[in-house]
Amino acid sequence: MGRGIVTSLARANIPVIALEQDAKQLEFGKKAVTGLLEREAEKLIKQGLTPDTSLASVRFTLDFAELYDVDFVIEAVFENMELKKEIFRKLASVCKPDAFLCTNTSGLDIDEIASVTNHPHLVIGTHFFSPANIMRLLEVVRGHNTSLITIATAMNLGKTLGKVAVLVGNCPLFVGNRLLGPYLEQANYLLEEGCNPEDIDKALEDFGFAMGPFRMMDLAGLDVGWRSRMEKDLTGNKVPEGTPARQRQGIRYSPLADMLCEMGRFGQKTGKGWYQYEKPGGRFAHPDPWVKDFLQKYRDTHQIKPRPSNPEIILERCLYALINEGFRVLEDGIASGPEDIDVIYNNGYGWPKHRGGPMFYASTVGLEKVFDVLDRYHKENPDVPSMNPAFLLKKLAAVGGPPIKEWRTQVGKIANKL
Ligand SMILES: CCCCCCCCCCCCCC(=O)CC(=O)SCCNC(=O)CCNC(=O)[C@H](O)C(C)(C)COP(=O)(O)OP(=O)(O)OC[C@H]1O[C@@H](n2cnc3c(N)ncnc32)[C@H](O)[C@@H]1OP(=O)(O)O
Ligand SMILES: NC(=O)C1=CN([C@@H]2O[C@H](COP(=O)(O)OP(=O)(O)OC[C@H]3O[C@@H](n4cnc5c(N)ncnc54)[C@H](O)[C@@H]3O)[C@@H](O)[C@H]2O)C=CC1
Repeated sequence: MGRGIVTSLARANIPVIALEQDAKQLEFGKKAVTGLLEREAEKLIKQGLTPDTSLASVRFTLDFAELYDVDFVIEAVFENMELKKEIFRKLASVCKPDAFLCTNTSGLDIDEIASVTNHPHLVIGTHFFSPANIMRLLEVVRGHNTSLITIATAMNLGKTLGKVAVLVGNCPLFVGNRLLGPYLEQANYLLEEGCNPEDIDKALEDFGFAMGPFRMMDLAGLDVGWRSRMEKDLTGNKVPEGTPARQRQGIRYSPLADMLCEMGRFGQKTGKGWYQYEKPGGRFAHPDPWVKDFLQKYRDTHQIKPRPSNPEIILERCLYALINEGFRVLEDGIASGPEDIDVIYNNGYGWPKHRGGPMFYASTVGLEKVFDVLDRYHKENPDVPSMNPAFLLKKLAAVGGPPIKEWRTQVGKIANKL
């Protein structure tokens, strides 16, 4: 993410100091940023334009002391709370007292990160999307103490970078990734029940997604989700001994993605993930016979009887899971309205724009249908609480599924934490 963020800043002619943890990573990052900027320059030249960005606006360093005078920091280290806190402690001591301190976490608590600084009003989440130099979304996450000036500055940064900034509240995984959780959960259960990654990706790509869930996670890096699950003690050495492989605290859980990570399969970056790639860093996903075999062995080990599936079932399970969480986000007042969720999905996750975003799409399917499918699935699978229809969905379905523009009044009555 760091390289994409640096490239976006350089493209907007904002001077950047890019900091890494060691010389090897710094060189690696420098090469990547140089490559991306050169590529962009070539594209502009082909269009008859003169590129005005240059690598000269980027300084590469290993030394935190060089950050003493910056106005704005965007931290993008590994998804690990202790590490983020260590970095923010350092930033708070090195940077000038009025520097804005932003974190690109995928879903860690902004308030906890801010708590280690003595100016939490200047701390905010700036959540970019992978590839960060390409995807237009910037989720701006306000913490409990974040000041209005800090929010306005982060929103303005989004605009300066040519991105679409959406303000959201601070909850685990924020908005985009919070909806992604149940979507990926269903995609993983479908694998357990007999599908291959390419079956599920094809169904969602035929629906219009730029990438199905497995190609997307291979692009983002499977290790990001793995670290995020470790932070929640869903995997790793904090899982209590004797916990069944496919359960966490009585709730169904799929350890498949964790198992791939334990084998070093992180996706595109390692050349292997849910697919295989021509080389580490390769982009062309090829179905991997190893994955097919791995999944079959897993089903045999856990004596999972394959369930029949087809594109319609795949779409309903994955999309309605995502939409249901969207209604929960609205109940919690974490997004200011269903349109914001749609903007997030259209600009951050390659959602098919012609379908108008997940919440608008739900209104076109009919909320009664979405409710019925979820309700039936949840009654058959009570160990999957994410599929329990949200209160707000139930309420709107019960009044005949009004058009999306009328939901806000219902939402407004519930909560708005922004
Ligand atoms: C139960 C609890 C569970 C807890 C955990 C649950 C959740 C965990 C969350 C984990 C994930 C966290 C990640 C995160 O925080 C949020 C994310 O970022 S998710 C990823 C979001 N991104 C997407 O969904 C991308 C979808 N794909 C697309 O939009 C397009 O396919 C893409 C733009 C990538 C490519 O476009 P396409 O038209 O297909 O191809 P082009 O060849 O035209 O390329 C356009 C442009 O993009 C560049 N590009 C293409 N592929 C890549 C790549 N692999 N890496 C980098 N860049 C790529 C390409 O070079 C082009 O750039 P130009 O400069 O325009 O030439
Ligand atoms: N991969 C994705 O799609 C997205 C990731 N994020 C978030 O961005 C952050 C980074 O994720 P990725 O870029 O995927 O991870 P990554 O593993 O590719 O990069 C992390 C970088 O942090 C550097 N680093 C680690 N410790 C450091 C330290 N002490 N000082 C300086 N640099 C240090 C590493 O050398 C590495 O280059 C995480 O918080 C992740 O959740 C957010 C949006 C999307």
